[in-house]
Amino acid sequence: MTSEEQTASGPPQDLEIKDAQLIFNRVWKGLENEFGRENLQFPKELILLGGAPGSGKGTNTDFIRKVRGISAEPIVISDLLNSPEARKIKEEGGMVGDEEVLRLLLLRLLQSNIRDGTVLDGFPRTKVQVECLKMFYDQMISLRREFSKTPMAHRFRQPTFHIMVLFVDEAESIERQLKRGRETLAHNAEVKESGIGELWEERKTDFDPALARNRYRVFKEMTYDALVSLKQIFHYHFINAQAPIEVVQKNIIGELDYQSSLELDPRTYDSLRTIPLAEDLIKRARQELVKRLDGYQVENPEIMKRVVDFIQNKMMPIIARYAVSGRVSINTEDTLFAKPVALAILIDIFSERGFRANVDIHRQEIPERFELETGKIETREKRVYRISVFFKGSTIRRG
Ligand SMILES: Nc1ncnc2c1ncn2[C@@H]1O[C@H](COP(=O)(O)OP(=O)(O)O)[C@@H](O)[C@H]1O
Repeated sequence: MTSEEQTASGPPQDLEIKDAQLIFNRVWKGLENEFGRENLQFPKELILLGGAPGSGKGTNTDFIRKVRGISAEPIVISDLLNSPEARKIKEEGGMVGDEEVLRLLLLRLLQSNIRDGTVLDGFPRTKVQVECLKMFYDQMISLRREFSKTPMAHRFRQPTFHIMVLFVDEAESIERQLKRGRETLAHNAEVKESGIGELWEERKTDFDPALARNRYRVFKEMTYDALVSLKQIFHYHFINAQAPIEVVQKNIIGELDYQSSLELDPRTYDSLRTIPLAEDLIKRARQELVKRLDGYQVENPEIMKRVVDFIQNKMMPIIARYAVSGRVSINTEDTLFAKPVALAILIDIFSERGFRANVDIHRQEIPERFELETGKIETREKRVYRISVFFKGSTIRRG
């Protein structure tokens, strides 16, 4: 059974994801053991070219490399599977499944002449491969983070993955496969006659309309949705490839140009990346907040209860009354807040409930006694806590 048939027979999706995890982890561990983690240097940019058979992946590969300034040779997955290793697997009666494809691909990607980037033709083709691709990207990010403060940082640049899907419909796909078959026959006849040039591979599916249709359907059923699912994660380009070559190439340039207008130059990115992302900070702040509140409950349950009561009874009625404005200030002299932890609890509780609170402490000297002999005035300090609470006010308008 090939990996394609495995997926077509339809194991439930979460099983496929689990499968992918096992497969990926085995392959990745294998690479770590063989080469050492610090040597797992992969290409910075990968353009993963997908599309129905005959959609023009082979035809446009060189054009895409030129547009993107990629000098490295493209990687055609089906060629990898004809490597001596893959042949051996087939000869031994084994199958070239997702695991073998992934292993061969990652080994190839480790070659030092493609560090800047390359085009990949024909990966991912199954849901399992799609999941493996995501894990591969995550691993590249982890390596980058892990080595960022070491002398090896330059080895692990920010990876950029582009998914480019060339789209043609069934009729066009079949017609082009058969056209390729005719071109291949003509080319090979010429090579044989002249003895000059290399023979092209003659694929059975390129000569038989029924087989060509079947190839298209396998693509549509197994690969297409898997590719589309990557839309949210990587740079994604959907190219209408059902047009003359010049038009298709114009579509490709348009897509890549648009994308680069959204991408930072790598040098700019590198100079900014030490500044944390707001979303990461928010997540961390929320975790800290939860930890603190749980801590108060355990260590200061009495004070916690008194603060909750204070908010509930003294503050909430006022806040509710002024809710439209989104801002309320309340003064209190309650001695509960003489303890700094009570103020911290108050602020954290409001944050947890979606408000933002801050407290100003005003100290006033209140005269208590006047010494006649010295003329000195004795005072006592009065503390007024001014609690301001902010929240999203009403956006409902009348009229
Ligand atoms: N835009 C196009 N218009 C017409 N024919 C095309 C176009 N793109 C590719 N072809 C032809 O279709 C056939 C298959 O293209 P190929 O690049 O080998 O497809 P793929 O690699 O996606 O299977 C080839 O004969 C190629 O010349």
